[in-house]
Amino acid sequence: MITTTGLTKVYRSRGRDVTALDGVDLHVREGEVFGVVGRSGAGKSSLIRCVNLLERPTSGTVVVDGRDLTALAGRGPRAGAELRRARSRIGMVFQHFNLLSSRTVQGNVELPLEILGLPGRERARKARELLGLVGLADHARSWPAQLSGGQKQRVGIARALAGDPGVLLSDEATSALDPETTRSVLALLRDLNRQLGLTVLLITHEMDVVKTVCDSAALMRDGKVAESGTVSGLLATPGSELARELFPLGGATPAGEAETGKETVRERTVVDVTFHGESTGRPLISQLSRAQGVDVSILGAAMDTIGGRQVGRMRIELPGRREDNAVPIGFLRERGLTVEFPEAAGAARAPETPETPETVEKTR
Ligand SMILES: Nc1ncnc2c1ncn2[C@@H]1O[C@H](COP(=O)(O)OP(=O)(O)OP(=O)(O)O)[C@@H](O)[C@H]1O
Repeated sequence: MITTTGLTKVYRSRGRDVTALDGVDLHVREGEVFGVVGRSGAGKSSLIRCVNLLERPTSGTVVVDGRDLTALAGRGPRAGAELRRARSRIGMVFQHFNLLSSRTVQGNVELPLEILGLPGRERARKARELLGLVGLADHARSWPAQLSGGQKQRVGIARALAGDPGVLLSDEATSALDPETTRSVLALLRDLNRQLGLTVLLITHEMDVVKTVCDSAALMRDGKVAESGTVSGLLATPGSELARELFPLGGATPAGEAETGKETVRERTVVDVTFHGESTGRPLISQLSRAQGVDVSILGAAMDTIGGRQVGRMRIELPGRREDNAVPIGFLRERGLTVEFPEAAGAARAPETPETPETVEKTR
C-alpha cells in the first residue's frame, strides 16, 4: 500500500546539510497498522511528511496505493492538481490536532470537503456521518475549545477521513493525551482500520502504542530503517532490538556478575526464552528439566499482550557452558520458542540462531 524506495531527505540548515532520511526502504501492507519508532531526531516526522509529499524528498520514490507521488510532484501545475487529488486519499492526524478554533466541530470536518468542492448539503451529511463514526455525533455544534484533548483528536480523525482515504498517517496522535484517552483513541484507530480497511502508518515514541495496535513496526536510527517486520516476527527474531524494547526483561541478570567474571567461573549459560501463541500455556521449562535432567534457574519472567496475542519471556540459567547446552537449547527451539543469549543481544546475530522469519527484514 505504501512503498518508499531509497527515500532521502536533506535539509539545508544554516549553511549546512542535515540528512534526515538516508535511503529509507519501507513497505506497509494494505490494511495493516504500521508503527515507526525511534529516538528524537531519527527522522520519523520527515518520513511521514515525505510520504504525503508535505515535504519534498531529495531523492527516492513514494508509491501509495499504486501511485508514484514523487512523479506527480514534479510535473507542473496539472501535476499539482493530480497530487492534491492523490493526497486527498491520504488522511493525516497531528499531535496537536490542528483544529480551526473559529469553526465548529462540524465546520472543521467539512473543511476538506469544501476544498474537494462538495455541495453544502452533502458536506453536512458526510461530516455528521464521520462524527458519528468517531463517537461525536452529539458535538457537531460544539467549538473546539469546548472539547477535551481526546475529543479534539477524534475530530482530527473525522476530518482526516473526509476524503475517504485508503491510508491514514498519524504523527504522534496520542502523545499529547493521558494514558486512558490514549487507549481510547488507539482503540478508535484500530476499529477504523478494521471497519474501513484503512492502512495506518503511525509514528510514535511510545512502545505501548506499538504493543497495543501495530501489526508491524520499524525502528529508525540516523535517518535509516534499522529494523522492520511484523510485530510477531520481530518478537521471534533473536537479537531484535525492537523486540527487546517492546518487551524488556531488564534487571533479571544478577547485578555485577558480568563484570566480576563469575559467569565463566561458574560455567553457566544465561538464556532468554520467548513464548508465543499456544506455547505460552505449556509447561515447557519443567518438561525441559524432567526430559533433559537439567536444573533450570528462573532469573526473571514476564507476560504481556502484544498485538492482541499473549507473549511470555523468561530469562533462565542453565548449568555449564553454552556449547554444553546445545541439547536443552535445541529442545526449546524445537518447540517453537525463541532462544537468545542476552550477553550477545545488541551485537550481530549469533551464527547458530535459526533462520530469520520471512516477515522480518534486518537492514543493520
Ligand atoms: N525543516 C528542517 N530544517 C532543517 N533540519 C530539519 C528540519 N526538519 C527536521 N530537521 C532535522 O532532521 C533530522 C530528523 O528530524 P525529524 O523531525 O524527522 O526526526 P524525528 O524522529 O521525528 O524527531 P522527533 O521525535 O523529535 O520529532 C533532525 O536532525 C532534525 O533536526
